[in-house]
Amino acid sequence: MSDPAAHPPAVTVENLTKVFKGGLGKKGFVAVRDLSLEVKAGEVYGLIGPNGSGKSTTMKAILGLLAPTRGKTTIFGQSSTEVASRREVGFLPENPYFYKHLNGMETLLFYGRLCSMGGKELKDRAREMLALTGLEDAADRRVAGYSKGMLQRLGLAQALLHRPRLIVLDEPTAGVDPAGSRKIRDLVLGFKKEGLTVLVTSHLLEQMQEVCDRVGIMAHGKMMREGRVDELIAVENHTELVLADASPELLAEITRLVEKSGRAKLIHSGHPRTTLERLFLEATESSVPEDAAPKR
Ligand SMILES: Nc1ncnc2c1ncn2[C@@H]1O[C@H](COP(=O)(O)OP(=O)(O)OP(=O)(O)O)[C@@H](O)[C@H]1O
Repeated sequence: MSDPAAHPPAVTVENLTKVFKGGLGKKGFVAVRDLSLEVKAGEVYGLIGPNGSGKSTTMKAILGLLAPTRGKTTIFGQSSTEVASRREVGFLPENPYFYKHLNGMETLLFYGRLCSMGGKELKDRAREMLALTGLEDAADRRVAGYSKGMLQRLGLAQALLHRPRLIVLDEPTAGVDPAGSRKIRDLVLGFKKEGLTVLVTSHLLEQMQEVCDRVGIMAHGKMMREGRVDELIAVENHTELVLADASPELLAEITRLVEKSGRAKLIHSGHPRTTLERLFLEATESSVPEDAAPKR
């Protein structure tokens, strides 16, 4: 039998409760209430929920940035209270802050030194991360001129610099346009292929559906639902049949067979819809600025 201690989960949260103290004479506020969850090594886990539901508080407890009132959290089997547990983690906060006067490369070198990296190894790794996040051409540009999407990608490059096994992303696509969000989504899918574990929060549910293996849905500090995305969203008693070039006669025949079965019901028939996101991307990706049109 394999030893579970040899392959601990990437993250465990056991009966976590966080009460923020109220002012003098005021009652405390329970931000997270008896929450438990587990993120297996190699999976992408999404924490979703309305504003104020306790997602960031949970993440901060996992990262050891906040002391639980009750319960405990671990990273790869080590308590989050141990400094060593943080060596395994890369973190992208919701609004990463960078020194505006540094360029992209200098920013990564700065953060690398904070993680005790240095020399050629750090330079090579920084270059590799800039290439991975599509910022190679912007490496010498001051961060002050970066777009929101570029800043988030620089944040991702910084989070990955020290080769962590777990990446924690708080709203990685907040304020980023659909094309930029898609780049970030593709990067997250790439991390998964590389065997990294990802814990992510986002309000963009469609994107979460595309990248997450499992999600936990929080409300008022509690876990309301949790499970594999494909299982949570499957409508158990429905079957989808998508046909190309079906003639009206064939459709009539199928409808007749369904009616004849006496049990099955046809719920919907018509053209499948694309998503607004896909439509937006198709419409904008092919457009070129007017001043870039070839001169006649
Ligand atoms: N330091 C604090 N002191 C007092 N209350 C706090 C503190 N930090 C968070 N809270 C409260 O705890 C609750 C949960 O906050 P949290 O930031 O974890 O929610 P969230 O789900 O991440 O929300 P959002 O989606 O807006 O980021 C909120 O009601 C918030 O006001």
